[in-house]
Amino acid sequence: MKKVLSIAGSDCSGGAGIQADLKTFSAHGVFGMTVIASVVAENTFRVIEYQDIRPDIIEKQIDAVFEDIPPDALKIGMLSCKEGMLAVAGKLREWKPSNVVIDPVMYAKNGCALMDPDSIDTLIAEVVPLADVITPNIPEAEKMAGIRIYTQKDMRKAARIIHDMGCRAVLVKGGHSEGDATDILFDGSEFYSFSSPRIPTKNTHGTGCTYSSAIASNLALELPIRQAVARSKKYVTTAIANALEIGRGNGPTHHFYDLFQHGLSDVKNWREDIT
Ligand SMILES: Nc1ncnc2c1ncn2[C@@H]1O[C@H](COP(=O)(O)OP(=O)(O)OP(=O)(O)O)[C@@H](O)[C@H]1O
Ligand SMILES: Cc1ncc(CO)c(N)n1
Repeated sequence: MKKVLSIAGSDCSGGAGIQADLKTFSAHGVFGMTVIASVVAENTFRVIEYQDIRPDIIEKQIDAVFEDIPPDALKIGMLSCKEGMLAVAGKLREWKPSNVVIDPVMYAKNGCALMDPDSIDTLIAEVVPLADVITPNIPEAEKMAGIRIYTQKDMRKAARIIHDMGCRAVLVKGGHSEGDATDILFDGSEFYSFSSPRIPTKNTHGTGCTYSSAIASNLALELPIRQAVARSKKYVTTAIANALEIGRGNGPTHHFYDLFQHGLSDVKNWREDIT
């Protein structure tokens, strides 16, 4: 069985963070592991407070996983402060994992900050270069690239700027735009676009976590980046289409094994669909 690690924050309300990651891993039939970097007291409509885990405990969790069960892929989610970023970056340089997906989480869906804005330089210098794929949403891509994004042309421009920071591929997600939900992937030479009709729902808590965990799972399942993103886009779209009316705010995406009956068990076909 393929093994996938999430290094991220815990969402006690179960819709985002580590909890969304584990549900996504299970739905993809991979073995999920977690390094908790922060404990967030949050729900579908607000973030009350968070406490970061001590950097040396983050490092020891990473050692514990890697010395025993080296993952086939990993995703990094919420890292709220410089110290946590440096701890993770240092350990990844030591363990040299492959298939690293980074979701540069800055805000929750309800607008609450999950990253100290003073950490962005550390994110760019230390964390971004470790990514095989980095998955900013539009506000995150704007902050990282230092430009405003209004059009798909702007998304491509931001992807190029972020790619120049040293990662292998950039996926700018279009969840925060209008019209179709279109994401742009840039691998350093080509742009690819992944689109679905916008689903009219407020229940989109944890979509970014779900998407990046699906991409990590599909990379672990040996799909090339483009196929991994395509299959993950299908997964996250189905998870949003079936999102749950739970809580008073933005309800969570739904991870259910029936997704496999809608063509998601055919990883072999996706692997062969390399054009
Ligand atoms: N209403 C929607 N209908 C269809 N697809 C959507 C919708 N909202 C978001 N998406 C898609 O979901 C995926 C996640 O993108 P999004 O931009 O929402 O991530 P995010 O803001 O990082 O999520 P979060 O912060 O809640 O974890 C992308 O593929 C995006 O296009
Ligand atoms: C712990 C955590 N990570 C990421 C997000 C972004 O959705 C969130 N709300 N909570």
